[in-house]
Amino acid sequence: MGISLFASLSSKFVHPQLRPLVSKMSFFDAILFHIVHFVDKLGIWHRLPVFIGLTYLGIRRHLHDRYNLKAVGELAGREYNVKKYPYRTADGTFNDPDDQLTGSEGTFFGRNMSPSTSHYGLMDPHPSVVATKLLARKEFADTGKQFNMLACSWIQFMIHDWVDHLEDTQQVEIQAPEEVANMCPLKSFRFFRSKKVLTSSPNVKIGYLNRRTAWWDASAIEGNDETGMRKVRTFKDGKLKIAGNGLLEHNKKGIAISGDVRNSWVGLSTLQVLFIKEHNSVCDMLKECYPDFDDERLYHHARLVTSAVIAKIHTIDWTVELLKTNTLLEGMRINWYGILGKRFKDRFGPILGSKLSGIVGQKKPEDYGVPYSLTEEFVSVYRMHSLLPDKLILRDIKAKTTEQGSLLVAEEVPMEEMIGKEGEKRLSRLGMEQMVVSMGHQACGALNLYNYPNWMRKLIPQDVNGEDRPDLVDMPALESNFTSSHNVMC
Ligand code: HEM
Repeated sequence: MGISLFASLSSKFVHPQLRPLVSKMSFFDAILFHIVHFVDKLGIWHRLPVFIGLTYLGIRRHLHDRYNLKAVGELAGREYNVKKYPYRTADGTFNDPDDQLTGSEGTFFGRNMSPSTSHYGLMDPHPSVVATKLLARKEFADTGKQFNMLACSWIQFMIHDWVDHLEDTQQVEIQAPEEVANMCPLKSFRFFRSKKVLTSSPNVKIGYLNRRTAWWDASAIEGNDETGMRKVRTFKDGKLKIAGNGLLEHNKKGIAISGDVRNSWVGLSTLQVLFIKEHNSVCDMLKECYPDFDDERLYHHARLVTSAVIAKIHTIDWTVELLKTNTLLEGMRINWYGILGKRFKDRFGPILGSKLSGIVGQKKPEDYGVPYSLTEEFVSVYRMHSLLPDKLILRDIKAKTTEQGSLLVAEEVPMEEMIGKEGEKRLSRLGMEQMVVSMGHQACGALNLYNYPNWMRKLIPQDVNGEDRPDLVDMPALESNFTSSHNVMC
């Protein structure tokens, strides 16, 4: 009686697409699910007292680990002698002791939910209508003092480390319907959809492949495979290439040389330079302490250190600023250091499992029976192009600061002039210092509706080598199509 009453109340409370998942939960987990769902409907978790907020996040994590990790395809790799691979390989293989292919270049994106079974068709609503009526920027909304352009560039720097869907070789076309055609900068556009690959998984028949390594391995500066890695290394003292002017080197076509240069702009290039310099200074430090280390050993150790620094910045600095609540601050620190905190971890190491001593440094991955991958839902959420402004405000770094502690504006440059090869040329005129200072002064865009940059509605996309493609794309329409064609539940 009690259970059937619970089931009937639940069916009214829970969205139809979530019901099959809830029906598979144990009774106890179903109760936990309803508690978090109730809090979600009230939209208050971030305002709860820290301890209660952390309990809420802990329950979510528990449910997520049990029900929201879905393997796509099989890896068919093998166990191996971990002692032979004490470093990060070029293509992300040999990182998971149970299977050398996990998370490597060219493996499947996983999923957090089964593909959506929504009855709406791919073009319903039409992507150009969504782009025009819901996404396109009406008036630039910024994030005030919370998040600046360095933070915006940072997340693109991370995306270039983690994910890029392998594309099909055939283009598809989207044509704007009449109702919005005269409000679309491109009436129609052609683009390469992600390549569909049959999987062996019973519940996710079609999957997509990641052409970047899914690991946090600094591949945005180090490359995603052997060819990429060879392109960026100097093969001397473990170091990566950097130009005489302290910026990225360029090939004969003017395309930057770095781990991943696709769809780049000066903000991203600046961070690549910063972390190449970090890698190289770790090499110097190591060489001083271990003069017998050769180029190979210096390179591998520096890559490990640099990857760890990047992961730490993202976990306990960037993410905390993005969500800016005390609960998140504590939550992310627990992720890194564990419930027992930094002092305990610094003193004893990660000896008591991930919850007490933090995720980092554990001997075996805790993957809850699902090999590590990044997921389709993760990519959809991180398509944060609304962070990008319409123009970059360059500061005069030679001038004195104003009374408000700010620097005078030297120039406002439209973002279109800051991307691709043109952006690279401009960066070489500006230099690193002016870019970093300017980005630190400027708020980035807010992640709101009606805030997708209009200059991205006629964008020149690039191929994997950073070469401009001939066909312009309407990015918000493309993204709306991406989410529905990948059956991501919204
Ligand atoms: C000037 C800066 C940027 C340019 C020119 C740019 C351009 C692009 C283009 C052309 C795509 C491919 C679209 C597709 O075929 O699906 C893309 C994908 C993506 N971008 Fe950006 N982007 C920029 C900044 C950012 C920023 C700041 C973020 C923030 C997180 C971001 C996140 C992503 C993600 C997650 C994808 C999907 C990758 C995938 O398919 O796996 N981008 N971007």
